[in-house]
Amino acid sequence: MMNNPQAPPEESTPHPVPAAPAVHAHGLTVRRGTGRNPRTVIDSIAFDVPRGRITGLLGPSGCGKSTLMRSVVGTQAHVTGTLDVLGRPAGHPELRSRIGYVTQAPSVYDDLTVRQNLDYFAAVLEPGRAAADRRRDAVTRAIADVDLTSRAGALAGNLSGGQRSRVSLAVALLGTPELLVLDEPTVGLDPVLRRDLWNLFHDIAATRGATILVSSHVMDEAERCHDLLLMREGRILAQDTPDALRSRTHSATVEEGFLRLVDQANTEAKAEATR
Ligand SMILES: Nc1ncnc2c1ncn2[C@@H]1O[C@H](COP(=O)(O)OP(=O)(O)OP(=O)(O)O)[C@@H](O)[C@H]1O
Repeated sequence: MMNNPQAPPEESTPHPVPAAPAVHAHGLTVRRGTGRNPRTVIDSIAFDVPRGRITGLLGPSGCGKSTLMRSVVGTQAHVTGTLDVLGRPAGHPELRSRIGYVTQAPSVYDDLTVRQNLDYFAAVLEPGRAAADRRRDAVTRAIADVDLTSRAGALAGNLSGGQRSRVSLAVALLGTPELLVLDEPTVGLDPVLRRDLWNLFHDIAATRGATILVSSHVMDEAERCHDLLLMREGRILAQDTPDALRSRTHSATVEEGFLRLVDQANTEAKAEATR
Protein backbone atom coordinates (compact mmCIF):
# COMPACT_ATOMS: atom_id res chain seq x y z
CA MET A 1 0.00 0.00 0.00
CA MET A 2 2.79 2.41 0.72
CA ASN A 3 4.32 1.89 -2.71
CA ASN A 4 1.75 4.02 -4.42
CA PRO A 5 3.20 7.48 -4.77
CA GLN A 6 1.08 8.09 -7.88
CA ALA A 7 -2.01 8.72 -5.79
CA PRO A 8 -1.54 12.07 -4.07
CA PRO A 9 -3.43 12.17 -0.79
CA GLU A 10 -5.35 15.25 -1.79
CA GLU A 11 -6.84 13.43 -4.76
CA SER A 12 -8.00 10.30 -2.98
CA THR A 13 -11.76 10.03 -2.85
CA PRO A 14 -13.29 9.52 0.58
CA HIS A 15 -16.31 7.27 0.89
CA PRO A 16 -19.69 9.03 0.84
CA VAL A 17 -20.52 10.40 4.26
CA PRO A 18 -23.36 8.51 5.98
CA ALA A 19 -25.60 10.45 8.31
CA ALA A 20 -24.38 9.11 11.65
CA PRO A 21 -20.90 10.34 12.55
CA ALA A 22 -18.26 7.89 13.78
CA VAL A 23 -17.76 10.05 16.87
CA HIS A 24 -20.24 12.47 18.37
CA ALA A 25 -19.34 14.63 21.35
CA HIS A 26 -21.42 17.16 23.22
CA GLY A 27 -20.59 18.90 26.49
CA LEU A 28 -17.50 16.70 26.69
CA THR A 29 -15.40 17.62 29.71
CA VAL A 30 -12.29 15.88 31.04
CA ARG A 31 -10.47 16.54 34.28
CA ARG A 32 -6.94 15.31 34.82
CA GLY A 33 -4.63 15.11 37.80
CA THR A 34 -5.12 13.53 41.18
CA GLY A 35 -5.39 14.86 44.70
CA ARG A 36 -6.67 18.32 45.46
CA ASN A 37 -5.99 19.98 42.18
CA PRO A 38 -7.56 18.14 39.27
CA ARG A 39 -7.61 20.45 36.27
CA THR A 40 -10.22 20.73 33.53
CA VAL A 41 -8.16 19.95 30.43
CA ILE A 42 -11.10 19.54 28.04
CA ASP A 43 -13.82 22.04 28.61
CA SER A 44 -17.36 21.23 27.47
CA ILE A 45 -16.59 20.68 23.79
CA ALA A 46 -18.86 19.53 20.98
CA PHE A 47 -17.73 17.99 17.70
CA ASP A 48 -18.44 15.24 15.18
CA VAL A 49 -16.03 12.98 13.34
CA PRO A 50 -17.63 11.95 10.00
CA ARG A 51 -17.38 8.33 8.93
CA GLY A 52 -15.05 7.13 6.19
CA ARG A 53 -12.96 10.29 6.23
CA ILE A 54 -9.71 11.52 7.70
CA THR A 55 -10.20 14.03 10.48
CA GLY A 56 -7.10 15.85 11.68
CA LEU A 57 -6.99 16.89 15.31
CA LEU A 58 -4.58 19.78 15.36
CA GLY A 59 -3.35 22.15 17.99
CA PRO A 60 -0.30 23.13 20.01
CA SER A 61 1.41 20.85 22.49
CA GLY A 62 -0.61 20.50 25.71
CA CYS A 63 -3.94 21.64 24.21
CA GLY A 64 -5.58 18.28 24.99
CA LYS A 65 -5.26 16.19 21.81
CA SER A 66 -4.04 13.01 23.53
CA THR A 67 -6.63 13.41 26.29
CA LEU A 68 -9.40 13.69 23.71
CA MET A 69 -8.12 10.62 21.84
CA ARG A 70 -7.85 8.60 25.06
CA SER A 71 -11.44 9.61 25.81
CA VAL A 72 -12.57 8.38 22.38
CA VAL A 73 -10.88 4.99 22.80
CA GLY A 74 -12.20 4.70 26.35
CA THR A 75 -8.94 4.73 28.32
CA GLN A 76 -9.35 8.17 29.93
CA ALA A 77 -10.80 8.60 33.42
CA HIS A 78 -13.00 11.50 34.59
CA VAL A 79 -14.82 12.02 31.32
CA THR A 80 -18.27 13.62 31.51
CA GLY A 81 -20.81 14.71 28.92
CA THR A 82 -21.83 12.85 25.78
CA LEU A 83 -19.25 10.88 23.82
CA ASP A 84 -20.64 8.33 21.37
CA VAL A 85 -18.30 6.23 19.27
CA LEU A 86 -19.61 4.07 16.39
CA GLY A 87 -23.06 4.33 17.91
CA ARG A 88 -22.01 3.26 21.44
CA PRO A 89 -20.90 5.19 24.52
CA ALA A 90 -17.09 5.55 24.51
CA GLY A 91 -15.45 2.72 26.41
CA HIS A 92 -18.22 0.20 25.64
CA PRO A 93 -16.69 -3.31 25.54
CA GLU A 94 -18.13 -3.93 22.07
CA LEU A 95 -15.93 -1.13 20.72
CA ARG A 96 -12.64 -2.83 21.64
CA SER A 97 -12.37 -4.79 18.41
CA ARG A 98 -13.80 -1.98 16.27
CA ILE A 99 -11.19 0.65 17.14
CA GLY A 100 -7.47 0.63 16.36
CA TYR A 101 -5.41 2.94 18.58
CA VAL A 102 -1.81 3.98 18.11
CA THR A 103 -0.33 5.84 21.05
CA GLN A 104 2.47 8.40 20.71
CA ALA A 105 5.16 6.00 21.95
CA PRO A 106 5.35 2.91 19.71
CA SER A 107 4.04 0.01 21.79
CA VAL A 108 6.07 -2.91 20.47
CA TYR A 109 8.26 -5.55 22.11
CA ASP A 110 11.88 -4.86 21.19
CA ASP A 111 12.98 -8.45 21.78
CA LEU A 112 10.44 -9.87 19.32
CA THR A 113 10.61 -9.68 15.54
CA VAL A 114 8.08 -7.64 13.58
CA ARG A 115 6.12 -10.78 12.73
CA GLN A 116 6.30 -12.12 16.30
CA ASN A 117 4.95 -8.81 17.60
CA LEU A 118 2.05 -9.02 15.17
CA ASP A 119 1.49 -12.74 15.94
CA TYR A 120 1.30 -11.91 19.64
CA PHE A 121 -1.25 -9.11 19.27
CA ALA A 122 -3.26 -11.15 16.74
CA ALA A 123 -3.50 -13.97 19.27
CA VAL A 124 -4.73 -11.52 21.92
CA LEU A 125 -7.38 -10.26 19.49
CA GLU A 126 -8.48 -13.67 18.27
CA PRO A 127 -7.14 -16.52 20.41
CA GLY A 128 -7.43 -20.25 19.72
CA ARG A 129 -6.13 -22.77 17.21
CA ALA A 130 -9.24 -22.57 15.07
CA ALA A 131 -8.33 -18.98 14.13
CA ALA A 132 -4.65 -19.73 13.33
CA ASP A 133 -5.02 -19.45 9.52
CA ARG A 134 -7.02 -16.22 9.78
CA ARG A 135 -4.44 -14.79 12.18
CA ARG A 136 -1.56 -15.66 9.85
CA ASP A 137 -3.31 -13.98 6.89
CA ALA A 138 -4.18 -10.90 8.95
CA VAL A 139 -0.58 -10.59 10.17
CA THR A 140 0.87 -10.93 6.66
CA ARG A 141 -1.57 -8.35 5.32
CA ALA A 142 -0.95 -5.84 8.12
CA ILE A 143 2.83 -6.12 7.65
CA ALA A 144 2.40 -5.55 3.91
CA ASP A 145 0.05 -2.60 4.55
CA VAL A 146 2.81 -0.74 6.38
CA ASP A 147 5.45 -1.82 3.87
CA LEU A 148 7.54 -3.86 6.29
CA THR A 149 7.44 -7.25 4.54
CA SER A 150 11.18 -7.17 3.90
CA ARG A 151 11.82 -6.48 7.63
CA ALA A 152 9.28 -9.00 8.98
CA GLY A 153 12.05 -11.12 10.49
CA ALA A 154 13.95 -8.21 12.06
CA LEU A 155 13.90 -7.59 15.82
CA ALA A 156 11.73 -4.56 16.59
CA GLY A 157 14.57 -3.24 18.77
CA ASN A 158 16.80 -3.04 15.69
CA LEU A 159 14.35 -0.96 13.62
CA SER A 160 14.45 2.77 13.04
CA GLY A 161 11.97 5.02 14.86
CA GLY A 162 9.81 5.30 11.75
CA GLN A 163 9.78 1.55 11.22
CA ARG A 164 8.81 0.98 14.85
CA SER A 165 5.93 3.44 14.41
CA ARG A 166 4.82 1.45 11.41
CA VAL A 167 4.85 -1.79 13.47
CA SER A 168 2.52 -0.06 15.95
CA LEU A 169 0.29 0.98 13.09
CA ALA A 170 0.28 -2.59 11.74
CA VAL A 171 -0.87 -3.81 15.17
CA ALA A 172 -3.72 -1.30 15.07
CA LEU A 173 -4.70 -2.49 11.58
CA LEU A 174 -4.89 -6.16 12.59
CA GLY A 175 -8.57 -6.36 13.40
CA THR A 176 -9.54 -4.26 10.32
CA PRO A 177 -10.95 -1.59 12.62
CA GLU A 178 -13.75 0.74 11.56
CA LEU A 179 -12.12 3.62 13.44
CA LEU A 180 -8.39 4.27 13.64
CA VAL A 181 -7.21 6.70 16.31
CA LEU A 182 -3.64 7.77 15.66
CA ASP A 183 -1.85 9.98 18.18
CA GLU A 184 0.84 11.99 16.37
CA PRO A 185 1.94 9.05 14.19
CA THR A 186 4.38 11.11 12.13
CA VAL A 187 6.35 12.74 14.96
CA GLY A 188 10.08 12.45 14.32
CA LEU A 189 9.70 10.95 10.85
CA ASP A 190 11.53 12.23 7.80
CA PRO A 191 9.49 13.91 5.03
CA VAL A 192 9.48 10.83 2.78
CA LEU A 193 8.17 8.55 5.54
CA ARG A 194 5.61 11.17 6.54
CA ARG A 195 4.34 11.37 2.97
CA ASP A 196 4.22 7.55 2.73
CA LEU A 197 2.27 7.29 5.96
CA TRP A 198 -0.24 9.92 4.83
CA ASN A 199 -0.66 8.02 1.54
CA LEU A 200 -1.33 4.91 3.61
CA PHE A 201 -3.95 6.70 5.73
CA HIS A 202 -5.71 7.83 2.56
CA ASP A 203 -5.56 4.29 1.13
CA ILE A 204 -7.10 2.90 4.32
CA ALA A 205 -9.92 5.46 4.34
CA ALA A 206 -10.63 5.07 0.62
CA THR A 207 -10.37 1.29 0.22
CA ARG A 208 -11.78 0.12 3.56
CA GLY A 209 -14.10 3.01 4.32
CA ALA A 210 -12.39 3.30 7.70
CA THR A 211 -12.63 6.50 9.71
CA ILE A 212 -9.32 7.98 10.79
CA LEU A 213 -8.86 10.45 13.62
CA VAL A 214 -5.24 11.55 13.52
CA SER A 215 -3.52 14.16 15.68
CA SER A 216 -0.61 16.37 14.83
CA HIS A 217 0.88 19.64 15.92
CA VAL A 218 2.44 20.12 12.49
CA MET A 219 0.04 22.43 10.70
CA ASP A 220 1.12 21.50 7.17
CA GLU A 221 -0.30 18.02 7.83
CA ALA A 222 -3.71 19.68 8.18
CA GLU A 223 -3.73 20.17 4.43
CA ARG A 224 -3.74 16.39 3.98
CA CYS A 225 -6.95 15.85 6.00
CA HIS A 226 -10.53 15.80 4.74
CA ASP A 227 -11.78 17.52 7.89
CA LEU A 228 -10.15 19.41 10.72
CA LEU A 229 -10.71 19.86 14.41
CA LEU A 230 -8.56 22.73 15.58
CA MET A 231 -7.94 22.71 19.33
CA ARG A 232 -6.54 25.23 21.72
CA GLU A 233 -6.39 25.12 25.51
CA GLY A 234 -8.96 22.35 25.87
CA ARG A 235 -11.48 23.89 23.48
CA ILE A 236 -12.39 23.38 19.84
CA LEU A 237 -11.45 26.52 17.97
CA ALA A 238 -12.89 25.36 14.64
CA GLN A 239 -14.36 22.34 12.86
CA ASP A 240 -14.04 22.71 9.12
CA THR A 241 -12.53 21.35 5.95
CA PRO A 242 -9.10 22.82 5.10
CA ASP A 243 -10.65 24.67 2.13
CA ALA A 244 -13.50 26.16 4.16
CA LEU A 245 -11.13 27.19 6.94
CA ARG A 246 -8.73 28.93 4.55
CA SER A 247 -11.56 30.62 2.77
CA ARG A 248 -13.46 31.94 5.80
CA THR A 249 -10.28 33.22 7.47
CA HIS A 250 -9.00 34.68 4.16
CA SER A 251 -5.77 32.74 4.64
CA ALA A 252 -3.37 31.08 2.23
CA THR A 253 -2.69 28.15 4.56
CA VAL A 254 -4.43 26.33 7.41
CA GLU A 255 -1.62 27.48 9.71
CA GLU A 256 -2.31 31.12 8.89
CA GLY A 257 -6.06 30.52 9.36
CA PHE A 258 -5.43 28.83 12.72
CA LEU A 259 -3.30 31.77 13.91
CA ARG A 260 -6.02 34.22 12.86
CA LEU A 261 -8.59 32.25 14.87
CA VAL A 262 -6.23 32.20 17.87
CA ASP A 263 -5.78 36.00 17.66
CA GLN A 264 -9.53 36.43 17.36
CA ALA A 265 -10.15 34.17 20.40
CA ASN A 266 -7.53 36.10 22.42
CA THR A 267 -9.13 39.43 21.53
CA GLU A 268 -12.56 38.13 22.51
CA ALA A 269 -11.20 36.72 25.80
CA LYS A 270 -9.59 40.09 26.66
CA ALA A 271 -12.81 41.95 25.84
CA GLU A 272 -14.74 39.49 28.02
CA ALA A 273 -12.28 39.96 30.91
CA THR A 274 -12.59 43.75 30.88
CA ARG A 275 -16.41 43.68 30.79
N1 LIG B 1 -1.50 12.62 34.00
C1 LIG B 1 -1.80 13.91 33.98
N2 LIG B 1 -2.16 14.56 35.10
C2 LIG B 1 -2.50 15.86 35.08
N3 LIG B 1 -2.51 16.63 33.98
C3 LIG B 1 -2.16 16.02 32.84
C4 LIG B 1 -1.79 14.65 32.77
N4 LIG B 1 -1.48 14.35 31.48
C5 LIG B 1 -1.65 15.49 30.79
N5 LIG B 1 -2.05 16.48 31.59
C6 LIG B 1 -2.35 17.86 31.20
O1 LIG B 1 -3.47 17.83 30.33
C7 LIG B 1 -3.31 18.81 29.32
C8 LIG B 1 -3.52 18.16 27.97
O2 LIG B 1 -2.48 17.20 27.76
P1 LIG B 1 -2.46 16.31 26.44
O3 LIG B 1 -1.34 15.32 26.60
O4 LIG B 1 -3.81 15.80 26.18
O5 LIG B 1 -2.07 17.41 25.35
P2 LIG B 1 -1.57 17.23 23.84
O6 LIG B 1 -2.24 18.28 23.05
O7 LIG B 1 -1.76 15.82 23.42
O8 LIG B 1 -0.02 17.55 23.97
P3 LIG B 1 1.22 16.98 23.07
O9 LIG B 1 1.00 17.45 21.66
O10 LIG B 1 2.41 17.62 23.72
O11 LIG B 1 1.19 15.49 23.22
C9 LIG B 1 -1.93 19.42 29.49
O12 LIG B 1 -2.06 20.67 30.11
C10 LIG B 1 -1.21 18.46 30.40
O13 LIG B 1 -0.32 19.15 31.23
